[in-house]
Amino acid sequence: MQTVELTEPGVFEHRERDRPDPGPGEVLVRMAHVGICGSDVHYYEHGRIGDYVVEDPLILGHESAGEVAAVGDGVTGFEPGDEVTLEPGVPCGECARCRAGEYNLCPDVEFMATPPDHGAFAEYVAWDADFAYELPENVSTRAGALCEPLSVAIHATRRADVELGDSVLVSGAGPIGMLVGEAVRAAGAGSVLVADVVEAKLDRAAAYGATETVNAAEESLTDAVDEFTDGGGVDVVVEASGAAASISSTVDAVRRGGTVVCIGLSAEDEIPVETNEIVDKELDFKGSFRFRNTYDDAVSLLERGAVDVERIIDFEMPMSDLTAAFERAKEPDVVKGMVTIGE
Ligand SMILES: NC(=O)c1ccc[n+]([C@@H]2O[C@H](COP(=O)([O-])OP(=O)(O)OC[C@H]3O[C@@H](n4cnc5c(N)ncnc54)[C@H](O)[C@@H]3O)[C@@H](O)[C@H]2O)c1
Ligand SMILES: C[C@@H](O)[C@H](N)C(=O)O
Repeated sequence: MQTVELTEPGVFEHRERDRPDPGPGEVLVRMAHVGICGSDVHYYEHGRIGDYVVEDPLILGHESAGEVAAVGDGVTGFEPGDEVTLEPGVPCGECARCRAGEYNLCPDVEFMATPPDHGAFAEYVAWDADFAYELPENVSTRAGALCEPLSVAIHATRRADVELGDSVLVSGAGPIGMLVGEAVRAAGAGSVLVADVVEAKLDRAAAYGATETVNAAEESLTDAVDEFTDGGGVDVVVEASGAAASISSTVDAVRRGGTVVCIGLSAEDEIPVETNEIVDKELDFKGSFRFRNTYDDAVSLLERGAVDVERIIDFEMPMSDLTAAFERAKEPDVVKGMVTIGE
């Protein structure tokens, strides 16, 4: 089968590997669509993310969907021809965090496209059937692949305990921020203010249903939040940019007794946050890491049309042009690139 492997920063090699056989409990999936995530682009450009270093050729891609080609021993509920999306992290199932149900925090998780674990830019992937989810007829593999970033957004929305009518500031209008906007609205948020520093992203967010937008490079975020909430602060801030200035400003933007959820990962080692304000305003200040128990709900939201993921896609290109697709995905106004695998 054809794969595309990152061999050094900026270099993809097209290779031929043996098609895997599905092991016991696994499904073999013929890949159809794989989205390009910011972390894929980061590995492509730098060959590493923090301590995760690409030392051997690595297949990237973890936002995937395709068609079941074969099932391994003991697999029930799937048959060849079923369309599925794959949850990219398979936890150990035995550690304290897995036993507590917080399997997204498993330290021994096998996560696609995170060295040394391969991802999905390949014709076939054999994957644990417990982490495969059937797509209903009205959900395409193109949308199904985006259950992954939608899952990041659903998990953050749950961490934020969004309530009916809440005002929410989403800072960062990349794919994660865009889908957080969708997820908090599906959870009942009453109004969503979206901040970014790129005007084209804000235009996209406005077209996507943001109540208001603010360019944090040109206007004071505090003033915009004051205007948005008549001075009270938003009920919830979801930080989805990873920018130091944005992270620092979260505690000012939120109301007393409100909630801040940080998704964004920063390149900085240290970012100033007014901890006295967290105490004085009695804030819930939380992190949100990947996702757990989100895929069934992500598929259901898509099936019911309660969220729209396809609108974040800017372009679709074939795996045979993966280098060109990654170069395009690097452009600042691009939100999401989608790759087609096979014919
Ligand atoms: N916690 C998790 O599980 C998880 C999962 C996926 C991504 N992430 C992280 O979440 C963040 C968002 O992911 P993404 O793929 O959407 O990234 P992205 O880089 O595509 O989007 C970030 C957006 O933030 C904007 N931005 C930059 N500075 C800003 C500022 N000062 N104020 C407001 N917006 C600003 C950028 O213009 C961009 O549109 C990244 O840091 C990523 O590493 C975390
Ligand atoms: C969750 C996933 O989208 C993210 N890029 C990660 O590797 O953690």
